[in-house]
Amino acid sequence: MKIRLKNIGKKIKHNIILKDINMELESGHIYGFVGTNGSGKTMLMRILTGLISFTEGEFYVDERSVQFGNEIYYDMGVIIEKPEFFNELTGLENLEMLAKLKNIISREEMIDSLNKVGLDPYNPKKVKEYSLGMKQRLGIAQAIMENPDILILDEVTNGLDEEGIAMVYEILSQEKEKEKLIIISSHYKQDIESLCDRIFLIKNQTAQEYNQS
Ligand SMILES: Nc1ncnc2c1ncn2[C@@H]1O[C@H](COP(=O)(O)OP(=O)(O)OP(=O)(O)O)[C@@H](O)[C@H]1O
Repeated sequence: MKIRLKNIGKKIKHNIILKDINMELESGHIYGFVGTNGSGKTMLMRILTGLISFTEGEFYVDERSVQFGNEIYYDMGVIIEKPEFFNELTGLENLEMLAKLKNIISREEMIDSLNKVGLDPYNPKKVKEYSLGMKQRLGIAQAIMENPDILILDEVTNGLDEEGIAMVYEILSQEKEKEKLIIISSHYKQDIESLCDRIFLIKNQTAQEYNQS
């Protein structure tokens, strides 16, 4: 799968939030968006999910031109900003609730994805008692459990300790091997650079490929 953005822009009222975004993103790669607070990383990710409209430019999935509102662009697993859960339920119960929307995976697959992110599937704790890092792990379990083609993970290392960051690296490397298209963001280039095939710096409302030299 290939996503191509051509001069994509986003205006809200008269404010230019993003402009002239040009990029090509392909399966089997990990792409990183890096930028300071308010630079537009999350907005660009929302546009890529198809959950908000773009106001300028062209958006292609493979060679198909897509228009906001007409269709779901692709099969995806998403964390935008911080993952939201049902606080009164356990981790596994949360996954069971979310899985009901599509009803395409078994309880065993949910248990597998919790094990993958290092959470005990049978932990009786409710999510309201989870640490930030545990919630982030549960968010990743939710994003990967249905084996989507694309992962869009905003600030994926946020709240994770060293072990947690190593877990993210390992899981995303495995997903990349499975030919997934993966997009992650971070405030800090150093948090994600060794994981990413390409990094875009989001600055001055636009995206520039980060030059290694
Ligand atoms: N609904 C909205 N109306 C107007 N402006 C908005 C709206 N949502 C976001 N913005 C603006 O768009 C810009 C980009 O926001 P965005 O959340 O994408 O930044 P970010 O790079 O993800 O930042 P952070 O790292 O702080 O999460 C900001 O200047 C923000 O103020």
